[in-house]
Order: sequence, then structure tokens, then C-alpha cells
Amino acid sequence: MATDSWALAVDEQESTTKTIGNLRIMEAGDANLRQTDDDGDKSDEEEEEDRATQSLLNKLIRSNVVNNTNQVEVLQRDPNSPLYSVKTFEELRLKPQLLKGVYEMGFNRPSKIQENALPMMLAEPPQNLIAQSQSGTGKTAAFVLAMLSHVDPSLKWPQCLCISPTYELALQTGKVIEQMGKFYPEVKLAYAVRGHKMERGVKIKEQIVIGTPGTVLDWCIKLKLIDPKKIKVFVLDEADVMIATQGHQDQSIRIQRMLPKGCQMLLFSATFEDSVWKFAERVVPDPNIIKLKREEETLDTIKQYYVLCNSKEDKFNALCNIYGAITIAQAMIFCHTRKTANWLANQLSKEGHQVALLSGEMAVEQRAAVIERFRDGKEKVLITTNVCARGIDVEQVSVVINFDLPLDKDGNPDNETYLHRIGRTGRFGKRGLAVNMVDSQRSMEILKTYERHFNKKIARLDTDDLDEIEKIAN
Ligand SMILES: Nc1ncnc2c1ncn2[C@@H]1O[C@H](COP(=O)(O)OP(=O)(O)OP(=O)(O)O)[C@@H](O)[C@H]1O
Repeated sequence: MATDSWALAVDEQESTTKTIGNLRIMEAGDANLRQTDDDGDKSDEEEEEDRATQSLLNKLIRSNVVNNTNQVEVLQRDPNSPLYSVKTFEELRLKPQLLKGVYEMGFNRPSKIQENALPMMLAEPPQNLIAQSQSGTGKTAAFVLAMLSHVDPSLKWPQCLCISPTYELALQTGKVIEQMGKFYPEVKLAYAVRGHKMERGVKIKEQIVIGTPGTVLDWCIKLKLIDPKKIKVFVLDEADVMIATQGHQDQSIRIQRMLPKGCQMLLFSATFEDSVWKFAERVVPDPNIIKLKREEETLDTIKQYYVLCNSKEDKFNALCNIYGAITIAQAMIFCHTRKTANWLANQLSKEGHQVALLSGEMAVEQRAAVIERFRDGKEKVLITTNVCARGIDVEQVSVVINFDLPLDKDGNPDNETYLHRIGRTGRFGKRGLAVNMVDSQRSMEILKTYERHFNKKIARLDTDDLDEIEKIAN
């Protein structure tokens, strides 16, 4: 393997064995299969959970577009031009074969972000766009539709280029392109990912190329398979994940610089920290900007309690008492370390509970399967460390147990995680119950910090008093 290859930097994340169409791609290892640490005693924050894995997990477990009741914010490059938004796909005057593809995917109407993003992306002359909205709000579907609309199938060279942060994420987007383009078979897709061995100078005929930055650069510069000057639409997906990997930022900018002046630049991100913003502005000149704020989570409908314990055995007994006194349809239990999570899963299984364990050493597909089983109600208790559960919304869970209180990596209170574990957004506005296990002076102090921060009382619960526990369920 050449050491000068741009692709080296992304090897880590692209390494796996996969099949694309009839192409078999052999690779070094599997970034998703995590090594189990010797004692399994790392804290969840110590587990290196990369954003790409989280993002992939979210994609795998998602069944529907995420509803969001917030207003879309639109900042137009030309504030004098009228602001178009559409309520139906028909209004977009899509090619019939694409409209058919959209409906076949079960989309009845554009999602909130699509209402504004699609007219901008499909406008003539092409407009540049930076769009930010949380995962699951329909960004991928939107830019896929834009790419498919802009290609000219009679021209046999790459016209749309989409870069994704990892091999697996590129594959997921590729699937959406294949699904949406199902009735438009003249349009072909190539995957510029590690392992797709190509000979130098053999021009690619596919009109859409999706890949990771390193391989795309190799295909443009070293192997000269793509003529970047012929690209009409450039998409940079998951910008926040992209910049989390060293090297990707530079590679993306290098790709962008090779593109012709009139090329449409589109950038998408689920979050918008300053760093993402700075990067976006370098990649997308004169952008229109669309933002959709995340739905706020609240503790308003949550009854919060704490239980005083001395040890993990004590916590386990308290948990059993709670289970003995009230009917819990489904619960999520958070532990600080994998070791505790494993131990607790064993103990609860011995007591006859149907327990699912979500753990950092599982491959992302395994995790997705566990979450799906839990969602389907096949298991009633999901035990996990924080890292594994980040970003997972399980609507029907009404009871959350903090077997260990959430802490940041320095061992301090982590308000955001506390809120995310037990809070509910408007869309799941159901009532919930949260029980915090407190086992030291320090954890009591942390609990008090949460109480103060959210200005919501966390009441003491005596788990030896069954009558008292029964009352919390009402
Ligand atoms: N207009 C629509 N109507 C119904 N479902 C939709 C619509 N648009 C997208 N979806 C579906 O909603 C889910 C999320 O869409 P999509 O993957 O495009 O979101 P995203 O914002 O790109 O998320 P991520 O950032 O995780 O990639 C997918 O299952 C997709 O098929």
C-alpha cells in the first residue's frame, strides 16, 4: 500500500469486509467490532465511541422521519428573492421516475427541512446550501433527490459527487440513492471506498460517485478516474462527523478546490458547533442556510426520585423492591461501566427478568438489533452504559433508572446527559418516572446539582417501604 495515499488516513474507519453489488471488498479489520477490554471496567466516557458509529447506529435503527415542531430558519443568499417552500413532491416537478421512487419509499409529503431545502437545491441556477438539522429529519433523502434530479443520464461520466465520513455511512447513503433511483436505471452509482480497486486512468462511467474523502481524492488525483471539472453537484454529508476525523477536513477542502466554479455545493450536518460552521463556510461559498433546531427535552412530565444505597448489591436490592411493588412495562437502566452493566444484567436475568444488554464491545449492527428487539417489546429491561444509548429515543420507555448517575469525563455532573436520559421531547410528551441510585456523599452532591440546575425536586424514595413505592406509580 502506498504511503502517500490520501486514503491511508481513513483506513481505520473504512476497514471491513463488505459486498457492494457483485463487488467484494476485502479489508483489514472491522472498525465496528470493538475489542473487549480486559476487565471491562472502563467508564463509559472512556470508551472511545466515535461519532461516525453513533450516526450509523442512528441510521440503522431509524424507522421513520423524525417529527419536529420547531420552525425552520432560512437565511437566503439573496434576501430579495422570494422564499419558496413546497408542501407536496408534485410541486417540485420532479422527473416522473423519481416521483415514483419517492412514493415507492413511502414518502407522502416533504419533511420539514425538505420543504425548504428541496426548492433551493432544485432551483436554476443552482444554489449552494448549508443545512443543519438533527439526525433523521430527512437530509439524506433531500440531497439524494437533488443529485438524481441534476444528472444527465446520457452523459457517461461522474456529475454528482458525495463524500461521507466513513465506508459504512457511504454505503447507507448509497442504498438511499439506489432505492430512490429504482425507476431511473439509466443513472448509475459508483462507490469510491477503500478496497474498490481500480486501475489508473480507466474513466468511470457512473454519473454519481459516493465515497470517503481519501479514496475520492485518490480517484481524482492519483488514479484520474474522475474528472473533478465535470462535477455539477458536490455534497458533503455529515460535516460534524467528518471534521471529527483528523485529515478529513483537509481532504474535503482539497476535493472542493478541484471543482469547477459553477458546481453546486451542498453541506449537511446534524449539529452546528463553531468548528463545523467554520468548516462549512470554507467548503460552501455564498451559501443559503437552513437550520432546524432540535426539539427541546424537558423534565416537566417526569417524576424524579433518589434512593440511598451503600453498594451495588444494595442498589440491586432496591431495584428488585421497585420491581416487586410496581408494574414496569419497560425500563432503561444506565450504568457507568460495562462491568457493572454486565453484572447487573446477570443478576436481573437470574431473577427472571427478560434483559437486553447494550454494550460497547458489540458491533454496531448487533447493537441496532438489540435496540430493535427492545423497541418491539421482546425484552422489558435494557441495561446500558451512557455511550451506547446516546441519541437513542425509545418512545415507550416510561421508567429510567440511573443505577449510576451520569458524569462527564472528569467525574463532574453532566446536565445534558441527565436530561437526555430521562427527559422527554414534546413528541413523546408522556409521563415518566426516573429513579437515581445514590451511593456516596459525592453522588448525593451531584444529585443536588441536578436538582438545582433543572430547578425540579428529586424526592427521596425509601425502597424498603413497599407502600411508598406503590405510590410513585400513580
Ligand atoms: N418526506 C419523507 N417522508 C417520509 N419519510 C421520510 C421522508 N424523508 C425521509 N424519510 C425517512 O426518514 C428517515 C430519515 O431520513 P434521512 O436519513 O434522510 O434523515 P437525515 O436527516 O439524513 O438523517 P441522518 O443525519 O442520520 O442521515 C429515513 O428512514 C427516510 O427514509
